[in-house]
Amino acid sequence: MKAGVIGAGAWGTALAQLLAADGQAVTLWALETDVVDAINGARENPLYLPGITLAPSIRATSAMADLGDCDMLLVVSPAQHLRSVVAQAPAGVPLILCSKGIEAGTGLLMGEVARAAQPTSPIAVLSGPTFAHEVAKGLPTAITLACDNAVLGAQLAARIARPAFRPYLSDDVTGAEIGGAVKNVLAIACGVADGAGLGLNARAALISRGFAEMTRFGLARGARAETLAGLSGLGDLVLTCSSTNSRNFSLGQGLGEGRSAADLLSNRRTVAEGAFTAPVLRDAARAAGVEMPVVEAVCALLADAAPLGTVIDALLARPLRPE
Ligand SMILES: NC(=O)C1=CN([C@@H]2O[C@H](COP(=O)(O)OP(=O)(O)OC[C@H]3O[C@@H](n4cnc5c(N)ncnc54)[C@H](O)[C@@H]3O)[C@@H](O)[C@H]2O)C=CC1
Ligand SMILES: O=C(CO)COP(=O)(O)O
Repeated sequence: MKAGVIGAGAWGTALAQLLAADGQAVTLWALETDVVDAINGARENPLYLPGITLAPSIRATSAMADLGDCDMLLVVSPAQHLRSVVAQAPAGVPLILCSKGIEAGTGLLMGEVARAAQPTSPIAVLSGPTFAHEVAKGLPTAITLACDNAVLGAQLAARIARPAFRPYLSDDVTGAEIGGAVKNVLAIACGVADGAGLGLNARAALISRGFAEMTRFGLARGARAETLAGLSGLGDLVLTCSSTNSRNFSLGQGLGEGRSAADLLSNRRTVAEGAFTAPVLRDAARAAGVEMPVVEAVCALLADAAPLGTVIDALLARPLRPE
């Protein structure tokens, strides 16, 4: 049995380290050849996960064909590149999707994209409150593993569970995907509140009212409320909205300090998924008749469409309503 990981950003590298820590062989596909060379040579990924010495049983490669002997593949590319990497992956092997986002242009969730790109591969989703650096260091972490095939889900959970890494099984794939995608947009909003000095009351309000938006949207798409209230929804929302370790939160902080989105997003190497998901989510919510005012506000700031003060005033001036 050999695990493959597609994508050697921070999260793919941390997951490879988790799976290889007890000596199991892991093949890690990276886009960049300098990342492949650094992992195989110096046992480090200085570009995306600096400061972590990687296990000797991780072998990095830039050839997808090298994943041919793997019995499960963790897909950890940015959401907007998931379609292209899954299309190149070996067919028929269970895919564990770890990317958080909604595809621009199609509005599809990651499972829908993967099924279109690789129709014969069984699919599961892994999502939850999991900063890559903490997992790579072996710190305790719990996560949702969602799969609509209970037998396969249990097999995959057993394969990835470690003493300090606990997957909780769910059959609500849509719920797990929506929680992970929406929380990134809400983390930008909380970062804005922090950068603009709006205080901790404002942050708590954004988390709570943002969670109400996540729940409304999720229920409209067939997700279950308990999934949204679990690790992959509320759990990840709380983590990402509370820490500058989050790239989405940090992006929001910059916006809150008055910097333009164009400036903040140009020339970034690491991904802040919420910036891509926000406009797609807004359009999907409008089409479904679901109100998402916090998401709308984030979209306005990301498009540099309105001054910060105007966006904040508009949110506060919304008609009073029942909770
Ligand atoms: N970093 C974290 O703590 C966590 C990240 N995630 C999710 O994992 C996914 C990947 O994020 P990170 O590993 O943090 O990435 P990262 O921001 O560390 O690195 C960027 C990644 O994008 C890849 N990339 C750039 N252009 C590409 C292309 N054309 N085709 C394929 N790949 C390309 C790079 O090779 C690199 O692997 C995201 O959806 C993120 O939301 C989920 C949980 C935790
Ligand atoms: O998804 C994450 C933690 O669960 C990582 O969040 P950021 O992408 O905002 O850094």
